[in-house]
Amino acid sequence: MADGPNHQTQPWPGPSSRQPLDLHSTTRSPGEQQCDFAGPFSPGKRGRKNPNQPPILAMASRGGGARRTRPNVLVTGTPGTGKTTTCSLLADAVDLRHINIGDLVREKSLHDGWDEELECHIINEDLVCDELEDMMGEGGILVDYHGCDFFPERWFDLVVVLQTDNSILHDRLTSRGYMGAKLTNNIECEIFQMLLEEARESYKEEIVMPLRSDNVEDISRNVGTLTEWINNWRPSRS
Ligand SMILES: Nc1ncnc2c1ncn2[C@@H]1O[C@H](COP(=O)(O)OP(=O)(O)O)[C@@H](O)[C@H]1O
Repeated sequence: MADGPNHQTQPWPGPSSRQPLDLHSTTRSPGEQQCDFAGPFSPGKRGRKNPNQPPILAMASRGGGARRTRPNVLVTGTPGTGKTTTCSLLADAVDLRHINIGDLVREKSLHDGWDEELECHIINEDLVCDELEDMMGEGGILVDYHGCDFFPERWFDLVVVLQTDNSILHDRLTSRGYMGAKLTNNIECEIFQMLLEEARESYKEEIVMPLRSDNVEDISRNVGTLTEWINNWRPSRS
């Protein structure tokens, strides 16, 4: 699912040739729509914490985890923080299936067309969720996306938020061809830790794991940490 260069495990894959994800969501208000930018989005809409939901239903909605024999892990973060690189290495290490949502949307046309103004695809979140539902129920999936609030909460056992120093991220995005508002928006997204906030609003805080991703050593350490976590994971008995 990931691009060629990021499939390598050794040595360090080097600069990525992949293109920007170029997706935004129809559920976000016009002021919030950004290309490759996870903005200050509204609280989630599907399967998320719902204060009006009776406790017993909330427990049942987490029951999907009990059916899984392998965990599902979401790796999120601002574009350029290293999600695809980390997921590619991790998927090889632990034999999870890596799903890059940007690639999936383009391959299966899970979008509502092209936004001329923002120069990006308009992701159809419902189509994405429908496409993934069955495989998420089976477990063993590593999801890679620069947003996290539209997935059902019950899907994930761990939500990793990669974070990168602003100046390092600036260089990575510039070398990817980002400029102008697209560059600024993504850097601001990182400065204000929007993905971490979105993750904490959308999932139980104890399953949200922020990890630094500034350099090669960070990637190696993160892959090691996540490999250990995944290998030690056991299905819930509840
Ligand atoms: N921790 C890191 N250290 C050094 N380079 C990195 C790191 N993480 C990512 N990169 C590089 O930054 C670029 C973007 O990485 P990528 O994995 O595509 O990010 P994302 O999937 O979050 O958009 C790639 O050229 C990759 O090699």
